[in-house]
Amino acid sequence: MTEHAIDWAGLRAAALAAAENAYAPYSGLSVGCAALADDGRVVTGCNVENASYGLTLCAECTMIGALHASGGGTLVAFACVDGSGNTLTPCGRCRQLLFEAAAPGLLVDTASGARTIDELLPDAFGPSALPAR
Ligand SMILES: O=c1ccn([C@H]2C[C@H](O)[C@@H](CO)O2)c(=O)[nH]1
Ligand SMILES: [Zn+2]
Repeated sequence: MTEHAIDWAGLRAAALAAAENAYAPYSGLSVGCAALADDGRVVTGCNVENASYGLTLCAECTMIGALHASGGGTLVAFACVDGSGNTLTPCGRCRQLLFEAAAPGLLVDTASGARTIDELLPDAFGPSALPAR
């Protein structure tokens, strides 16, 4: 799929709608994200905080759960926004989560344009580093 075929405005809108469902009483930062899967469906996530702060789930984490719960697949394009619609780029842990679910060349929306997952997480640790079993 070529970049011009990706409906970035639609992905950002889906991410913003997901941010409405964020549970972020501790940080006050609502986050929503959305990704286009290789079969054309759009999966979304929102951050879910916890009174035990370190247990917080980033929006990307719940989105990856939704990807698998709705049938799996790989991700072609990804966008993340705060509750005001400002573009956010994923934290380090979420880059790793996205890497494992990425279709080749996964595009990630950033404030400076779309970047590939390989640009955002160069020399990534991944499944190929594990011993054969
Ligand atoms: O990539 C990120 C980075 C942060 N957050 C959330 C976690 C926490 O609830 C809030 C503040 O860090 O933002 C995400 O959802 N995704
Ligand atoms: Zn994160």
